[in-house]
Amino acid sequence: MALLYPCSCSTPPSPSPLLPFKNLASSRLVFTAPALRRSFLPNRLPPRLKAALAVETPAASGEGRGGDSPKILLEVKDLSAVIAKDKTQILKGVSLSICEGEVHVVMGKNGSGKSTFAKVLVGHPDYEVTGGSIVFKGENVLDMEPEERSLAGLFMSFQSPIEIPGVSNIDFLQMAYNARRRKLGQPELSPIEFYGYISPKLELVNMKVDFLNRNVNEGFSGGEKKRNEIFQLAVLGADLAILDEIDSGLDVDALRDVAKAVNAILTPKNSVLVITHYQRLLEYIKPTYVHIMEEGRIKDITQHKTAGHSKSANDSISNGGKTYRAQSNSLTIQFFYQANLISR
Ligand SMILES: Nc1ncnc2c1ncn2[C@@H]1O[C@H](COP(=O)(O)OP(=O)(O)OP(=O)(O)O)[C@@H](O)[C@H]1O
Repeated sequence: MALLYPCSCSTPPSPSPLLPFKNLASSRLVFTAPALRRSFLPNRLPPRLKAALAVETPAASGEGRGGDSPKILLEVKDLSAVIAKDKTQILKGVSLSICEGEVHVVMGKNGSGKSTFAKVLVGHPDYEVTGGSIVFKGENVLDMEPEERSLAGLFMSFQSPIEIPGVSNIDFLQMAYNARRRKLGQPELSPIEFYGYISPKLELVNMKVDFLNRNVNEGFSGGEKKRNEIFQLAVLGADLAILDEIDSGLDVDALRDVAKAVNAILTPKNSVLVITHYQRLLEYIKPTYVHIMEEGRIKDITQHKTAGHSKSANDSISNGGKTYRAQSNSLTIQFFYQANLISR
């Protein structure tokens, strides 16, 4: 039996204006095999992670970045999806709710369906949805083309960002940013105005100015590509940023820079869905929820205590004959539970 707690946000979603743009569909992305070397979540968490998880986050203390009653941003119910070309089923009923101001982390073994889930959310053409629903800011995402999803405020950074030969970073971003402004009925920024807008954002990810004139991701190191993804996010903005293994292949400094930039981008109104194998990222980006994906389903969900909702710090968690009593921080205890789940 899986424990599934409802999202803490219950305010009905409201339609909001079209927002950022990242052209996902037109690029017909090709995805390379995931990185080979992965570390799984061990049964026993290291003390540093325990300490990190034990720290009360704003959500845990009832002071979420979105306030006490954050609005629901994304609601996925019983989502099933197959690979378009051979109809192999990958997602087998995924349910997940994300509210404004929350940081959700999805972990799980290689091949469990994490990236597929992320790609289905943004409408990747390799997959067909065969059941369930995805509602983003009150709108049925399944009715939208990938570009429309992007304009609606969904952003995805890819495990293996694509190279775009012949197109400089700054031109690419200016095009994307101005497309968004056109959609919003706002005047486009001139090259000089745009340069003024993005320059400070370079500092966020510790990138040098010459990155702007290099072709998108061409010849970038793995770490530079990941920084560039976050830079795009910072420039284009998003209501929900889906970061697929943004931490893989990063050295300690790059990981810290990327995590710092993600934290800087977070506001009470936007959210992040992080897919990761690495505990070390959670030392920098504090999750509101940690989910475990297993065989195309989210098996369980950890949850902080939030004001007026959810399990209190002293509630017990019971499953399969195991009961854990949360004495100080429910997330920590439930995270242990998840770690056990993963090892089975
Ligand atoms: N386009 C595709 N064509 C063929 N198989 C696919 C495709 N997309 C996903 N799969 C298969 O679906 C399963 C789930 O893949 P997915 O990339 O979603 O897993 P994951 O949990 O993200 O794994 P990892 O942690 O290794 O990145 C894998 O067995 C994978 O080979």
